[in-house]
Formats: sequence, C-alpha cells, structure tokens
Amino acid sequence: MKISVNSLSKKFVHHPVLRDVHLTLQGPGSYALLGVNGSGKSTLLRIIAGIQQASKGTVEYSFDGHRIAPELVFRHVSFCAPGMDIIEEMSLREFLQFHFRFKQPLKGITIDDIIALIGIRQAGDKLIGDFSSGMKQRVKLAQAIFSDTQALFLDEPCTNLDDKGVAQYQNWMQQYGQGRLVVVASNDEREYSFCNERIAVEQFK
Ligand SMILES: Nc1ncnc2c1ncn2[C@@H]1O[C@H](COP(=O)(O)OP(=O)(O)OP(=O)(O)O)[C@@H](O)[C@H]1O
Repeated sequence: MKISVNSLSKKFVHHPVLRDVHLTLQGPGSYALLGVNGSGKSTLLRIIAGIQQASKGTVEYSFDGHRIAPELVFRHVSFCAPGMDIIEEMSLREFLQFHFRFKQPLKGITIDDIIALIGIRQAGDKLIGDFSSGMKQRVKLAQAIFSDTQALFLDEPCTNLDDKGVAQYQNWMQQYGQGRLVVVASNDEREYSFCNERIAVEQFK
C-alpha cells in the first residue's frame, strides 16, 4: 500500500498544528512519527488513518498502482490509540467476535489463538469493563495487529503496558508487522525501535 499526503494542513479553530505536509508512506515499510508533546503526531496519524479531517490538502491511498476509494479505505486499515473506545459491556470473546465480523483475522489465526496470545488467563469470558488499563491496551493492540489489513496505525502503543506487555508488543510487531505498512506515533523508543524511517513532525510547524 502507498499513502500520499499532499499539501496537508490542520488547524483547530485558529490554532495551526500542521502546515503543508508532503509525505509518501510506502508499504511494506515502517515509519515513526516523532516529536515533543503537542507537536501534532496523533493529529497527523489520525488524518492519515482517515479518522480525522484535514483542514486542507489530501491523503490518497493506492495499492498496486490502483487508487483505493476513500469510503473503502477503512477495510485496509487498523488503528490503535489510547483514547480509542472498546466495548466494555462485552466479554473479550464477544468483542473479538464482533470486531471480526467487519475485518478478517490474519490468515491462520483464530479468536481462540488471539485470546491465548493476549495471554491473560480466563480472559475470554471476562467483561472488558473489568479489565485493568494494561489489559485493555493489550486488547486494543491485538484487535489492530491481528486484523488482516495492509496498514497498521499505532498511537503510543505501549501506553499502560508493563515490561512484559512491552516485550509482547515488540514480539508481535516483529512477527506480524512484517510485510505491512506500519506507522507509529510515539515519544518512547521502545515503541518504534523497529521502524526503518523516522519523521520529525516539528518540521511541519
Ligand atoms: N480536538 C482538538 N481540539 C483542539 N485542539 C486540539 C485537538 N486535538 C489536538 N489539539 C491540539 O493540537 C496540538 C497537537 O496535538 P496532538 O495530540 O496531535 O499532539 P501529539 O504530538 O500527539 O502530543 P502528545 O505527545 O502529547 O501525545 C496540541 O496543541 C493539541 O492541544
């Protein structure tokens, strides 16, 4: 997958955050969006992922030279961010069954495998609302990483994770991030050390 960002700007009311962004993101490949707090990493990631509108400019997606229509982009994209909601009233199994009605899991991986990979004993039948914040973060990561999408967008992926959770994230990315377009917005080296390309978001001020 290729994503072309052209002349993109973002303003919140009168507060300019991103100015005249030109980028080409080519998958397979991995990119880190880096910068200080408030520099616009999450905003840029959300716009690239099609979750937030730019004030100006365009984001175009293509695969094998064919343009993907904006309304179909969601099928090709997985997203995980700390502020993203998951359905707290469902058990983990119900949530994954619901999620995988809209997206396919990676080939050869079942919901039982994902529950086992998340690695929390008897978590399958427990309500997500009763999970700790670190357990919820593992679930959010798992639903994104184990969806069979070409592009994977991760905002601060190790938020609330303990050392074991961080190691698990790094292991998942090594195993399941290959061959995809991965974009990580981060301030924490442990989250993006595997990325081949680094983009300083401050250059777009
Ligand atoms: N919905 C919003 N309304 C108004 N301002 C916003 C909104 N979202 C973000 N901003 C502002 O845009 C700027 C960039 O925010 P953003 O969250 O993209 O930064 P960031 O680089 O991801 O920061 P951090 O490292 O703290 O996560 C900040 O000044 C923030 O206050």
